[in-house]
Amino acid sequence: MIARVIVDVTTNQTDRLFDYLIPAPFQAAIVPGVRVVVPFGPRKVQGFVIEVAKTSTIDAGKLKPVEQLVDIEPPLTRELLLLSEKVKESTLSFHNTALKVMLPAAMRAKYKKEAMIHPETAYELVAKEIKRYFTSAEAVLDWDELLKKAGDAEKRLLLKALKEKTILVLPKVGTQGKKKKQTLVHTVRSPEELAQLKAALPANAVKQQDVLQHFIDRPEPVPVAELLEAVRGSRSTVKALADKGILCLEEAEVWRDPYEGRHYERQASLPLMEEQRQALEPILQAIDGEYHRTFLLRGVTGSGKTEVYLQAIERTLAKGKEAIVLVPEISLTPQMVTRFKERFGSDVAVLHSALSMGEKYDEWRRIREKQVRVAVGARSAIFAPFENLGMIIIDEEHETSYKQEDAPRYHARDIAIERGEYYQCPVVLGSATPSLESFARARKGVYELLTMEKRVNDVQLPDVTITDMREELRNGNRSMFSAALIAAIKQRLQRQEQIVLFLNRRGYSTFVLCRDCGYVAECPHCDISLTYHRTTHSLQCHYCGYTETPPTRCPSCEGESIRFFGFGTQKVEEELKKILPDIQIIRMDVDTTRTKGAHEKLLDQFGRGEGDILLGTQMIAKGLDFPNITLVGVLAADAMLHLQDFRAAERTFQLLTQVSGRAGRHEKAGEVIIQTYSPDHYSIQDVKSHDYLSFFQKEMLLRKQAGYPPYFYVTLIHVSDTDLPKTIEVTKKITNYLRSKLSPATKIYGPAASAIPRIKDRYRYQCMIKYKVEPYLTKILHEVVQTYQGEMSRSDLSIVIDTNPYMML
Ligand SMILES: Nc1ncnc2c1ncn2[C@@H]1O[C@H](COP(=O)(O)OP(=O)(O)OP(=O)(O)O)[C@@H](O)[C@H]1O
Ligand SMILES: [Zn+2]
Ligand SMILES: [Zn+2]
Repeated sequence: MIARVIVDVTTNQTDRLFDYLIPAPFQAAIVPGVRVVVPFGPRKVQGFVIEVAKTSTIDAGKLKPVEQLVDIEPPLTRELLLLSEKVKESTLSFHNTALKVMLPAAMRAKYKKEAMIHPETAYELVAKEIKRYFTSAEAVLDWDELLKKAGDAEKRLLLKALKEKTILVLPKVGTQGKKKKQTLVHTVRSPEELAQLKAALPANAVKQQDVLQHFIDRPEPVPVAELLEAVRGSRSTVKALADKGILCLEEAEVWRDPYEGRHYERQASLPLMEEQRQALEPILQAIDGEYHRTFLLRGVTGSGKTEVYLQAIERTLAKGKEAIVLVPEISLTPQMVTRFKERFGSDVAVLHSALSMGEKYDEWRRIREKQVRVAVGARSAIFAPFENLGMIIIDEEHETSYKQEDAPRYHARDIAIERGEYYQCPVVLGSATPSLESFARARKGVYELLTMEKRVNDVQLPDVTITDMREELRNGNRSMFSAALIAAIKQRLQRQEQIVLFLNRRGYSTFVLCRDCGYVAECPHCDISLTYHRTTHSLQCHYCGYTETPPTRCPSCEGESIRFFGFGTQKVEEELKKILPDIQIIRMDVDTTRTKGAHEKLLDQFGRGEGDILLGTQMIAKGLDFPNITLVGVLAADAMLHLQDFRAAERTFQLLTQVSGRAGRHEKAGEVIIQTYSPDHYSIQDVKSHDYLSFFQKEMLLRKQAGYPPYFYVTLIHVSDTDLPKTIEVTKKITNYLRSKLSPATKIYGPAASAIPRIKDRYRYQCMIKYKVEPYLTKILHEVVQTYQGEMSRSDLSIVIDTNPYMML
C-alpha cells in the first residue's frame, strides 16, 4: 500500500503529494488524516497522509517507506482534509500550511538535529577538543545549540569533524508540546501465519496463545495496556513474543486526560422577548429541516443575541449534533464563558489564547474524542474537528480579528459557510454593527437578515452626547477631560454608579518631539516613530522591538525642549486622580493584564463594585454586561479615523457603538459622552443617533465611489526586500505583468510604497488590484509566485499575497 503525503516543507516545489510505501505493521493504522514521519532528501520530516492508494505511478523500487506513525487516531477528519484544499486554493497558501492551521500549536512538528560521535569512529581516536563536548561515546547533543554556543574557532573544528565523519548529525522530528507516550504492539504476520505459530506454541503457554488469538481476530496495532487487559496477560508474555520476532513494540503519542472543569450552576433558558422569538424561529427551522443557510442577526447592544445563540444550540444538541461558537479573543471573558458553561455544563470546550499550549491541546482533544459537543473559542476554533456539526455561530461578526494575518490568510466567516454547506447546517452571524460586506449580502438576499431593534425588557439605548474638544480648548480647558465628562463622572460617584472610561489607542501613540526643531524620535530600522513607555521609561518600536533610552537633549539641535506627546491609560489615571483624588480606578491595559488570570480578577473586582471606574483600551469595549454601569466616556474617539485604511470609518462606528452599548443595559438608564476633534464626522454622528442604516448607506456610497468592498474585491500584493531598488523593480514587474494579463475593467495600482515603507530594515512596496470579475486571478497570482520562487529561496525577497486584506499597512 502507498501513502500519499503532504510533507512539512513549505516551498512551491514540495507543495504536492509524495508517495511512500506503507510498511506492513502500519497497514491498518495509516489512514487519511494521520501524521507520519517520512524521509525527505537528507532529512526526516513530518507529513500528513492525504490518501492511501494501492499503486503509485512511481516505481515501487524507488519509493521510500514511511518511517514512523505519529498518531494512533487521525487528528484531521475527512471533511477537514477536503476543507484544507479549499483553504489552500482560496488563500493561495501551501497545502501544508492550510493543514497545520487546523491543529493546536502543541501538535506542530519541531525539528532537531542530534549530534553524536560517528558510530564508525573509535572514541579513543577522537580529538580531545571534540571530546570536550562529547564526553562519552554515547553522548547525544543538540547540534544547533552546540553551534550557537561555540566560538568561531570551535565552530570550524566541529564542522570539520562533521565533514570528516567524526561526528554524525541526524535529524529528529518531535512535537512542540509535551506529550505522553504509549507503547503500541503490532505484528507483521498474517492471521494464517499467526494461527500456525499459535498451534506450534507449547500447551502451557496459554497467555501467549491468547495474545496471538487477539491479533488473529484484530490485526491492527493496539496499546500494550489495552492488550494486556483484553487478554488478562502480563508484560512478560508480550515481551516473550516480541523476543521471538512475532510482535513488535513501538512508541506512539497518546492524548492526555482532559482536565476537570470548574463547577457551574445550571441555568435554564429564559423566556424569550418577542423580537428574540422572531429571530430564533427561522434558525430553528433550518436546524430541524437540516439545511444550510447563513443568517445575519443584527441586534442592537443589549438586545439579547446571546440568548438566541444559546437556544439555537440547545435545539442543535437535542438533535444529537454539535455546535461551534466563535467569539473575538477580547470578548472571550469569563462572563461570556460562564454563560455557556451554565447552560451546557461539561458539554463545552473553550479554546482561547489565555490557555497554555497544553490546556488548549486538552480542550481540542475533548472535541476530537467527542467528549463535548459545543466548542466556544476565538478564530481558530472554526476548525474544531467535529464530525456531526449542526450549527455555527459567529458573534461580533464584524471583528477584523476573524481574519488571520499570517498564512493561510483565511477569514473565519468563509470557513464557517464552507463547513455549513458541507454539513447542511445553519450559520448565524451576529452583531450590533455588521460588517458592510455581510449587511450588503443580507440586503441582496444571499444571507437571511434577522433584526432586533430593541433592548431586552424595552430598556432604552443610552443617550449619547458628543463633546467637541476644539471647543473645550477655546474655552480654556487644556485638560484631557471635557467639562461635561467631569460633571457626569461626579454625578455617578454621588449615586454610587459605575463608569467605563475608554481610551481609543489604536492609531494613537505617545511619541517624543523636540519643540524647537520638530525632531521626532524614529526607529533606525523602520520608518515609524518610536513609542514612549512610561513603565520602563524607554522608547520602543512596535514593529521590530528596537528599544532605546529617551534623549534628554535633542539629538538634532541639542536643545532641551524634548517633550512627550500623546497619552496612555496611566497618564489618564494620573490626570483624573488630580481632579478627583478619592476616585477608585481599575485600569485594564496590556500592563495590568500581563499575568495569567489578571483580566478575570480585575473584571470580578469591578463587578463586585470595588471600583468606580473601569479604565481601559480596546480590551473593555466588548462583551461586558454589568447592571451598575450608567456612564461611558470615550477619549480620543477619532484617533482611528486617520488611519490609512478604507475601513477606518467603519471601525470607528463599530467600536464607538460597542463601547456605548456597555451603558444602561438593565434597570438604570445609561449615558455616553464621546470626546472628539471631528464631531461632525458621520461615523460619530450616527453613533449618537444609534442609526446603523444611515451609517451603512453613507459608507456604501463612499465605497462605491472609491471602488472598495463590498462593491469591488481587493487583492493586495506586498513585496519586501533589504534592497530598495530591487523591491521597486520586482513590484514594477509584477504590476506590469498583471496589467498585461487582467481585464481592462480591473484597476491596478502600483508600484507604491507601503504606508510604513520600511520595517526591520526591509523595504516594502505594494500593488493593489480592485476588480469585479476576474476568473483567472488565482491562476495568474500563482504564476507570479512561481516566477519569483527561486529568487525568494535564494535571497531576502518576499512576496505576500492577500486576497482579502484587512491590514492595509
Ligand atoms: N429573554 C430574556 N429575558 C430576560 N433577560 C434577558 C433575555 N435575553 C437576554 N437577557 C439578558 O439581557 C442582557 C443582554 O443580553 P446580551 O448580553 O445577550 O445582549 P447582546 O445582544 O449580546 O448585547 P451586546 O451586543 O451588547 O453584547 C443579559 O444580561 C441577558 O442575560
Ligand atoms: Zn531639536
Ligand atoms: Zn523598528
